[in-house]
Amino acid sequence: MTSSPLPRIVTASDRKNLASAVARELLPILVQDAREHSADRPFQWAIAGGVVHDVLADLASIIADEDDLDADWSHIRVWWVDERFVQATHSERNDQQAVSALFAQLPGIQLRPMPSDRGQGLDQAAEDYADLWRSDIGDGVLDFALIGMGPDGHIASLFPGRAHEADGAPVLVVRDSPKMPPLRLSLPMSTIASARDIWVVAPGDSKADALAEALVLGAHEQDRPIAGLPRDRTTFWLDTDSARGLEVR
Ligand SMILES: O=C(O)[C@H](O)[C@@H](O)[C@H](O)[C@H](O)COP(=O)(O)O
Repeated sequence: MTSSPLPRIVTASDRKNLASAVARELLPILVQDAREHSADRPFQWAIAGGVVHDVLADLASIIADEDDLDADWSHIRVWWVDERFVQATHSERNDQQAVSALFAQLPGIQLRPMPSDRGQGLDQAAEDYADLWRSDIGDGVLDFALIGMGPDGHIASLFPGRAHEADGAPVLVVRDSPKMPPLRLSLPMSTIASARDIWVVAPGDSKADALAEALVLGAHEQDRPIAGLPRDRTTFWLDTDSARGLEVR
């Protein structure tokens, strides 16, 4: 089986240089979007965990070195594509890591973290985030998704052979994630895939096979969830190791 032309692919030598290349390209985009949007019509940005935190930390250091960016961060709203359902103070929480890496230094930025475990149960947590989503985005789409990919090709908490949709609901409940911890919330594939612009940051040799299967051999989304993203709106940020199965250098 072959598949359609490759999406935009950018490579760097290694994970560190990759994260900094992503941050350097992203900052002017965020600043521009902060200027063009308003607090009532914010730029809707969704993030994952993992290597995305490296990008956020690099953004933080570039921003700290700038004299005056003239950006009103309250015009940007941040969603999470997935989250680990553990207590708020747990070191595995994606939101806390992202706040420490960057968001604590962007005054006014609108954060929409997924609920933590406060004893309310996973189903209730999903309902609560779904309500927030309906009131803040409704039928709209994300402007931008900045995500990673696991070695099995998963994105967010959408794993091979598992559900990628929530029967039309805005939030998917994941109870037995193959990646720890087992309880998670995730945006569905249709929501992530409909973002106006999607960047996947996926360095490392362990990811090369899934990328080649999805992008070159035409694997199905059920086997390699990354294959569910639209090629014309997705940029793949890879390093030399993860890009080894693709015809790019
Ligand atoms: O587990 C999470 O919190 C994620 O959001 C998940 O989807 C992550 O993005 C990938 O597993 C890639 O993780 P790395 O970037 O650490 O390889």
